[in-house]
Amino acid sequence: MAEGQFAGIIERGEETQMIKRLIREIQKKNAPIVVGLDPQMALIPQKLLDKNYQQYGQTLEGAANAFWDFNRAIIDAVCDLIPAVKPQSAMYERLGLAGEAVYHKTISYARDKGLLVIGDIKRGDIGSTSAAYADGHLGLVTVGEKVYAPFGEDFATVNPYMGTDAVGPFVDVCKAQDKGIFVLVKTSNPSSGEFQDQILAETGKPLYESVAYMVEKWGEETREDGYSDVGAVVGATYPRQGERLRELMPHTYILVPGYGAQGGRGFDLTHFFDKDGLGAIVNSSRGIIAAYQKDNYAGFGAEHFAEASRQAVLDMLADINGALGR
Ligand SMILES: O=C(O)c1cc(=O)[nH]c(=O)n1[C@@H]1O[C@H](COP(=O)(O)O)[C@@H](O)[C@H]1O
Repeated sequence: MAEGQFAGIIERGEETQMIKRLIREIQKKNAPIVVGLDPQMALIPQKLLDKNYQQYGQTLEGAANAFWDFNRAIIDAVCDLIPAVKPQSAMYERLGLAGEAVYHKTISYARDKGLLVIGDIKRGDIGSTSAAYADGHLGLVTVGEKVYAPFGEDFATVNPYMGTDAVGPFVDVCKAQDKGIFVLVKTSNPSSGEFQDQILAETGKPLYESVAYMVEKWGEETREDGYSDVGAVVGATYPRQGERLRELMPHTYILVPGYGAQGGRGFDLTHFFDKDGLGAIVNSSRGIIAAYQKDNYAGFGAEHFAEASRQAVLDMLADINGALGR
C-alpha cells in the first residue's frame, strides 16, 4: 500500500474492477443505495454546533468540527446497512481549509468502517487540469520518493461537458488504480433540460443521449465483463429518461440522485435497474442526514438525529426493494 493511502477494510478480493466491489457490497447488504453526506449549518443539531463553538469559537473550524461530529455519528448509525457514502465536496469547500480537512477525514473514517466512498466533486476541465483532479481524488501523487493518495475516494463524479479531454484523465486513473467514476448524463435538477435535452441536428436526439453513447465508449477499456468502471449519473426525477438510458447504456452502472428531498420515489426507479436488480444505486442526502427535522421522524428529536437517519435508511430500503419486488 502506498504511504498515505487509507487502509480501508473492504478487501480487494479477486476483483480488479471497482464497480465489482461496489456490486459485491450492494449484494451483501441487499442495499442499492448510497447516503449523501452533505452537511450544512441548517441541518446540524444546535447542541452539536454549540459544543464546537465552545471549543473552537464561532469560526470556520468550529463549524467544520460540528460537520465532523455529525458525519461520524451518521456513519456509525448506518454503516452496517449501506454499501457506500457520497460526500458532496461543495459542502466542505464552503468552509475553506477547515472544511476540506473534514471532507478528507470523513472519507478516511467511512472507509475504515467498510464503506466505499463516492466523492461528489463533479470536476472536468482541460486535460492537464483534469489529470490533477483525477490524481488528487482517485489517484496517487509522488513527492520525491514518497507516494500519496491525497483524498482517497473510490469513485468520483465527473462533468463531461468539456468532452473527452475532461473525462479521459479520470478514465486513465480508473484503469491504473482500479477506481471508478460516474459521469453526468441527465441530471436531476429542474433546469437540466435547458442544455441536456436540446435535440441535436446531427442525431435528431437529445444531447444527453450523445453523452450516454460516449459514456459507454469511455467505459470500454475499464470493462472485463458486465459493467464498466465508468458509470453515469441520471436523476431520479426523470424516470422516463432513466428507462431509455438504461437501454442505451447496457454496460454502465447508474448513480441515481434526486430521491427523497427532490421528489424521487421507489416506484419511479424500477426501470433504472437491470433484470437482475442491479445496474443502479440511488442516493439520498438531506432525506437521510436531516431526517430528524422531518415530521415522520420528529419523535427521535434532535438528540437522536443519527437514529432518525438509520430509520430513514431502513425506510428508503423498504421503499426501493419493495418497488423492485425483493
Ligand atoms: O452527482 C450527483 O450526485 C448529483 C447529480 C444530479 O443530477 N443531482 C444531484 O442532486 N446530485 C447530488 O446529489 C445530492 C442530492 O442531495 P439531496 O437532494 O439532498 O438528496 C447532492 O449532493 C447533489 O449535488
